[in-house]
Amino acid sequence: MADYDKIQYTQTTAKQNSIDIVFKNIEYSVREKKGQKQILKGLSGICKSGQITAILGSSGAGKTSLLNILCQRVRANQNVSLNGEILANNKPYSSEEFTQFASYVMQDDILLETMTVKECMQFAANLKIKKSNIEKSQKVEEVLKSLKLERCQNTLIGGHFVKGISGGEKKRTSIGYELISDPSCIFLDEPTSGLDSFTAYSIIDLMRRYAQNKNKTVIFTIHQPSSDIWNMFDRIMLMVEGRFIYQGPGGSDIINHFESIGFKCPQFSNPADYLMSIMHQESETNRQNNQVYFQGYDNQLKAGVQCEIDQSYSGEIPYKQVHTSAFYQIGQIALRQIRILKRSPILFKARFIQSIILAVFLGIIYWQIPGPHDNPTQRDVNDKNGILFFWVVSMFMMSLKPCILVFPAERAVFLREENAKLYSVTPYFFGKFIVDMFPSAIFPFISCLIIYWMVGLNDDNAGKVFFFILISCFSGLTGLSIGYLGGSAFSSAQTATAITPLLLMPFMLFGGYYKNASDYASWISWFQYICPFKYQFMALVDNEYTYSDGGYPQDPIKQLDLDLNRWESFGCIVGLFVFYTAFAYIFLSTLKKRVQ
Ligand SMILES: Nc1ncnc2c1ncn2[C@@H]1O[C@H](COP(=O)(O)OP(=O)(O)OP(=O)(O)O)[C@@H](O)[C@H]1O
Repeated sequence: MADYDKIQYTQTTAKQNSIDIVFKNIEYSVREKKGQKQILKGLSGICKSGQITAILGSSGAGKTSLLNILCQRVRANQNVSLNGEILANNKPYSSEEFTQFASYVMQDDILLETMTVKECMQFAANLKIKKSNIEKSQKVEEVLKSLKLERCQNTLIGGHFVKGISGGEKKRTSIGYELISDPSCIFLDEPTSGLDSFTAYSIIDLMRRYAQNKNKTVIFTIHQPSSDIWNMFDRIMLMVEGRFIYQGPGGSDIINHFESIGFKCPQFSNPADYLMSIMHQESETNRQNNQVYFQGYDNQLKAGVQCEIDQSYSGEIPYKQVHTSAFYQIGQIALRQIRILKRSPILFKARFIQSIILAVFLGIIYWQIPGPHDNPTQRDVNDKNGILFFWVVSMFMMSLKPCILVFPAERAVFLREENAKLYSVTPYFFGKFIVDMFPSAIFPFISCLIIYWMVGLNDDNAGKVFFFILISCFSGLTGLSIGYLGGSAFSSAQTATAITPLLLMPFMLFGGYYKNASDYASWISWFQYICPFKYQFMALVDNEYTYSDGGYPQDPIKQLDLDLNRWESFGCIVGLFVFYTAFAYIFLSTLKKRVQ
């Protein structure tokens, strides 16, 4: 079953599994500052099973908008107005139902850069196919073979931080990821963008064979197809300014239609190039001709399209419901996250080296600060306060930073996979968060072992050392929670990356080191209670300055105006960690809605 050419289907079986996508009078507009902007203006059409339908048009004509609407990715709200009917085999479908018979390949290849091609496919197979492990692996092999990805199956996807496969291979991996579940319908947004002509041809050829030999419905938008690709289209939809100017078969039909309204394609020209040249809206002449195109469509083609819509297939939709358990999903996500951690230089190797360098560096700077038995001066106390505060901030930042760098890219993958119903938010959050907790706690632990005796911190008993490590680990964990929170609170990944580190400033100001806790103005003093540094610092100060045989003559705890003992502070630290983690979860749950 590796090559789609070899698959023979009887007409009856083919009909039973087929899906015709029909849309009627689609009106789509968005509210802008200057008023309502109408993007799609009463579109009706049909995409038939066993065919590939290409949607072409001038830039900004509304091709992607139409595709998104057909994929149930657009919702009407106060800023978006969407009217019309979208039907699969003459039945309306929800976004949940869409994922049970169709797949969507986005224009950008949203894949995890630290996974190999095969691992990506295997992950999709594990969560999308309800079969034995052997059958899932066979399906993966089959898709790899059909997409000619065998040679690079064990290569990392790659990206900003890791070298990986080529653009064409990435695109084929994205397609394979969706083909794994053998969807009855596949939608692709500009699958050939940025690819060389041969790769572009091979992708459309693959889609053509998938449609014809398996009786699937393939719909995609495309820019500037070569003549070889153009000749493969079964059905073409041409759009200008949110309206169709052509809908029907390719080949001579489309040439004849345009010739009949006065636009003859020159001999030996690629029809796609010619049509693009008369459609693009940069030229005044083209804009003046729009009315001719629209009338030509309304007078000559609209009735025929309506007839096709009326005759569309209305059999049962071949739904594929794959509901894996939440525990299985957590397991799969956790396993994937472990791989990501191991392979990502930013998340593991760099952090390990950073933890050691930071601890050694601070250890040298604050080398052996005199303790209570060495007649410490006020300067020594100040130095010790400084390192304790700097320490909690560093542990927090060491955890927050990689999260901010990596999470924006990962959240795009999350949005895509959650949209495709591979898993739901809760398993994703817990599967990933639990694994991420390990480095956030382990690296502070390693740093503590180095710095503790270099600085000469309180080693009155083992409990003191243990407590210092505990607080350092929680500082790292809180950094992780706030990294997740920032990554999911903002609808734009760029904003999340830019704004989250800015939280550091108020946290530092209210951390109890730069200003006494009781000196804040009453209108803002509440902020200190949600500031993790305050409790972490307080816990370390109490831990450091209390000795079994007395303590510092200066009584630094009183000087710093800190009023909780170390275990009370620890309770608040745990409370704040849970608080920020819960918020991160809530924001992640609503991210999809907000991004849309
Ligand atoms: N959510 C939105 N808010 C405001 N304008 C939008 C929104 N979605 C789409 N548009 C506008 O609608 C028009 C159609 O956009 P769309 O992305 O569908 O076009 P397209 O045909 O796919 O263009 P291209 O080929 O350049 O990708 C564009 O002018 C775009 O700016």
